[in-house]
Amino acid sequence: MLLRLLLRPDLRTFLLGKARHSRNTGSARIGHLTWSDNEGPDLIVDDGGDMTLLIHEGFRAEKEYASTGKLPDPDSTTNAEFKCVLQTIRSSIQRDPTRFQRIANRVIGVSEETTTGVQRLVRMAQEGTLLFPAINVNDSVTKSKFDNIYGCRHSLLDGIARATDVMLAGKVCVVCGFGDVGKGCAEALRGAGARVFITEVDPICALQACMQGYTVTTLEDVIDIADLIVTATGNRDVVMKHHMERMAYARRPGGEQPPSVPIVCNIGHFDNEIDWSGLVSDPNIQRVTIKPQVDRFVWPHGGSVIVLAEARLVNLGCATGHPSFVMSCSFANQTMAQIELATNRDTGKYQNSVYVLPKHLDEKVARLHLAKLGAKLTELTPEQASYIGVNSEGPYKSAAYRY
Ligand SMILES: NC(=O)c1ccc[n+]([C@@H]2O[C@H](COP(=O)([O-])OP(=O)(O)OC[C@H]3O[C@@H](n4cnc5c(N)ncnc54)[C@H](O)[C@@H]3O)[C@@H](O)[C@H]2O)c1
Repeated sequence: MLLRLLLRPDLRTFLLGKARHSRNTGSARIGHLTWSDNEGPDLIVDDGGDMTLLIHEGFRAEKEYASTGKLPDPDSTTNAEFKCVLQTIRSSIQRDPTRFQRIANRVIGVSEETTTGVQRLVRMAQEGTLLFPAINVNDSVTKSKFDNIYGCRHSLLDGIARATDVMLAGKVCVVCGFGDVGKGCAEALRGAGARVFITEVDPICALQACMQGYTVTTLEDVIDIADLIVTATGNRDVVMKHHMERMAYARRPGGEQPPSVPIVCNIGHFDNEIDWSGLVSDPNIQRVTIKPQVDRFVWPHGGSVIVLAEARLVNLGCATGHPSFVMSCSFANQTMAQIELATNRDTGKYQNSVYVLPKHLDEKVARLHLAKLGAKLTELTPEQASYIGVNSEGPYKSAAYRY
């Protein structure tokens, strides 16, 4: 259905997938942002908010250029990705100083796939800088409680196995972040027989982890015995070079722990959860590429760590992402969001703000996927529906229900 929408001649839809291996997301994809007439899309299907960010930064930079003549300076940032974004915008302004403004004005709206992208959108809406309506697909129940949890529960182990084939049973595995993604990862690792530790900043998620039987502690407290660390926070600077050096030192030949090579990987959105740049820029640490997406960093003391997928998403870099069934739930939400935006382009229903899909559509996504699993739904009698105060056709829960 998404494909049918994408092929509608009266609508131009820009579709952004997760960047698997590219470290140059912005620049690698900007060429595809405009059509042959040099004009942009009507709709954006985004994942992580990269395209939305590029358009907003381009819009802002063009306005600044018009009033001050100042071009964006890629050297003003140390962030490799943002450098690319600024370079792309700089070149674009030199060729065509109103291109991003025309693109922004044309866009009807964006539907955003993931937690990190939604955080960016919400920030822009709060600051009043969001240039078009946005539908937060991530927070449909049939997205975040399925793709983030069950998708990662499946594809984390797939990525680790394809990259290393390491035996996880008995190993000390640390999951940083016990949100939806972390919950799926922790369950998968426990299912494989690992001893699972959790780090969290949020007391509710930390308590949930305790009640699930995990040990909740700090990275500092567990690092010396860790065999594997998975970051699932969507935050920056979670596993730093000094952490990895301690892991490597503890597991060095002749050290206090059994000698082995600990593994570090990220299943959040950006590579800055792990201090990849700190590792690759340190002349005292030798990088040995075992195979693409699998690098071993060796310290002078002989200890080492393996970092997967260059600190990018391990399930995409080292495997093929989630299975199609769970992605079908996510993309059904994306499709409905795109239809909502397209059919309301002139109704004024959506302002420059961030929306979630209504619950009946969320329930529809689930309903559409039940048959594939051979499930049979029980139907409410009118008396039962009235007794619990819902419509027998749904929605069955209030907006506040947490599933
Ligand atoms: N790889 C994939 O296939 C995939 C799929 C879905 C989401 N994601 C990404 O995974 C990340 C997490 O998504 P989510 O839906 O679980 O988000 P979430 O907000 O539900 O969970 C993140 C958790 O990390 C915790 N946290 C934040 N900073 C921390 C820190 N310094 N140390 C320990 N814990 C910390 C938060 O309290 C929160 O509970 C996001 O970047 C999201 O975009 C990846």
